Amino acid sequence: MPTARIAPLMLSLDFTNLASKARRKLHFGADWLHMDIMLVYVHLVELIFSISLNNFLPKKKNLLGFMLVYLQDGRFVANLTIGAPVIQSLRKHTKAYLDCHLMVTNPIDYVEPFGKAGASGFAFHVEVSKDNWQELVEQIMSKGMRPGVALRPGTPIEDVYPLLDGENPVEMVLVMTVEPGFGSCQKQWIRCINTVCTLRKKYPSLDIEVDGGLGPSAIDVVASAGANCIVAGSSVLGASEPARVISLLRKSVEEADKGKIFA
Ligand SMILES: O=C(CO)[C@H](O)[C@H](O)COP(=O)(O)O
Repeated sequence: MPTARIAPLMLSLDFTNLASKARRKLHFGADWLHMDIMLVYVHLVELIFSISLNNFLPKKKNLLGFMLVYLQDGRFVANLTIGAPVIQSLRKHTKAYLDCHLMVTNPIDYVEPFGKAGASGFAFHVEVSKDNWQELVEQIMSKGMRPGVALRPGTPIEDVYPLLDGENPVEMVLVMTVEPGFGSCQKQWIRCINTVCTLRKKYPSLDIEVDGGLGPSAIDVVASAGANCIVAGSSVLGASEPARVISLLRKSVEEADKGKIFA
């Protein structure tokens, strides 16, 4: 099995101090930093208000600068998002692997900005890329990023096979145990574990990442099924000893690999 990669979630961290939070996660033993990219809608009224406010302020005294507040309409997700500018500024502070998961309907639009910003991995959703995944993978690779494909809990595993068996295969499959944008709702847990297990048997050297509800109590099942990349949200963010949790997650993946139990 490929190397264990523990990837704490960066979404819920304090955005005003992301670089130092990232450094802390790496200090605690994180291998990757998992960046969730979600589509948001700007409320038009908010946009107009912000522009007007900016115009009203006298030019020389405009020390407040321009602050645009993004709101979401709940049509896609109900959480905060990270965009290319955040990746770019984080990249200035760290050489760490920035593991980007694009929960958007048009991932191709994000390839160039994310490549320029310094993203390391670019995982797009198979559900929205059935018609153009080949072009997408080529573009991701041409921008120096590692292509990955993500699937929602209910998506049939067969949907990702073409992306793994083709000429330019993706290098990682991200199995979501929760619906993108939401947490702690593992209605299809068993199905997801079976997906990981089937993938590991078929692709022994593939990076298989699992995202959603992973902490000390759930890791053994996922690791035994064959996952080697672990996204850890609340289990690390809420831990009093994050380093201990990260080390425990890694140990479970490494032990499972020694036992090679893909149950
Ligand atoms: O945003 C997400 C899914 O879209 C998170 O990656 C997911 O909820 C993980 O969090 P946790 O480990 O706390 O379940």
